[in-house]
Amino acid sequence: MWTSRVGRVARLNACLAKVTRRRCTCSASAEEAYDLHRLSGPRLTDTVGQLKDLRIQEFKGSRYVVPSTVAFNLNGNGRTWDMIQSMGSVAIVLYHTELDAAIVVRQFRPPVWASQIGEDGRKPEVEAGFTYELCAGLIDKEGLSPKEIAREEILEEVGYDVELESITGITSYVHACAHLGTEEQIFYAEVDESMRASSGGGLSDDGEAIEVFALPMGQALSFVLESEVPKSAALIIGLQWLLNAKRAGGK
Ligand SMILES: Nc1ncnc2c1ncn2[C@@H]1O[C@H](COP(=O)(O)OP(=O)(O)O[C@H]2O[C@H](CO)[C@@H](O)[C@H](O)[C@H]2O)[C@@H](O)[C@H]1O
Repeated sequence: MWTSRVGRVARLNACLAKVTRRRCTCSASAEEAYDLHRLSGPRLTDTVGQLKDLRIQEFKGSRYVVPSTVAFNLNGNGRTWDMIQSMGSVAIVLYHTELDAAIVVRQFRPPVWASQIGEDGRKPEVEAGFTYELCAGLIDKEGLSPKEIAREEILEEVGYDVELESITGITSYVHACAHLGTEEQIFYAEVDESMRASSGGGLSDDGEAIEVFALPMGQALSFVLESEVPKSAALIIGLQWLLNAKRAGGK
C-alpha cells in the first residue's frame, strides 16, 4: 500500500543510519516505499538467510571476465590501459499493461557487496549487495541473436513468454567504458498475465535467485531518482525512456 512521502523519507533516513562505506542497505525498504508489488521469485530475506561465507578470494581465471592490459601509442607516447574483457549483454524494459507498471528484478550481486568492504576490511551487511535491475542477460548463447537472448531472459527471469516480433530495440550503451567497454543493447516488450509461462526467478542450476516486482508507473520517476536505492544504469536509462514514451503517448 502506498504510504505518505513523510513515511518514505523516515524509512530512507532509517536506511541511511545503516550506511556501510558509501551506500545504504535499503533494497528491502524501497519495496514498501515505492509500492513495489512482488510478483514472484524468492524473497530477499530467504536469500539472505541462505547466503553464507562471503569473502573475496584470489582470482583463478574465468569464462566471464579476463583482466587484461591494452597497450597503445598516443601522439608518440607509449601508454597502457587496464581493463576487463567480457561479453556484451541485453537488458529489457518490460511494461505490464494490466498493472500499468514496469517490471524490475532484484538479486544479490556479489561485486556490489564486495565493493562496499571497508578499507579496514569490515564487511557490509549481506543486504547491501541486493540491486534493482532490468531483466537482463549476457550474450553468451551460440547461434542466438541479441533479441532472441532477450526473449529467453524474459522467460527465465520473469516468466513471461513474449513473441519475438513484439520485442523492439530502444538503444544501446557502453558498460563502464573505463573498465569494461562492452555494449549493452536495450529492448522493449509489453507483458500481461495471459503470457505467464512460469514464475521466473532465473535458472536455479546457475544459482540464480531473482525476485520480480511490478513498479507502478506513478512511482517510477521517484524510484529512479532516489540515489539511496541501489540500481543498475540500464534500469535508469530504460525507465526514463519508458516514462518519456508514455508521456509522449507513443507506447
Ligand atoms: N562474472 C561472473 N562470475 C561468475 N558467474 C557469472 C558471472 N556473470 C554471469 N555469471 C553466471 O552466468 C549466469 C547468467 O548470467 P546472465 O546472462 O543472466 O547475466 P546477468 O543477469 O548476471 O547480468 C546481466 O545484467 C547485468 C545488469 O544489467 C549486466 O551488467 C550484465 O552485463 C548482464 O549480462 C549467472 O547467473 C551466473 O551464474
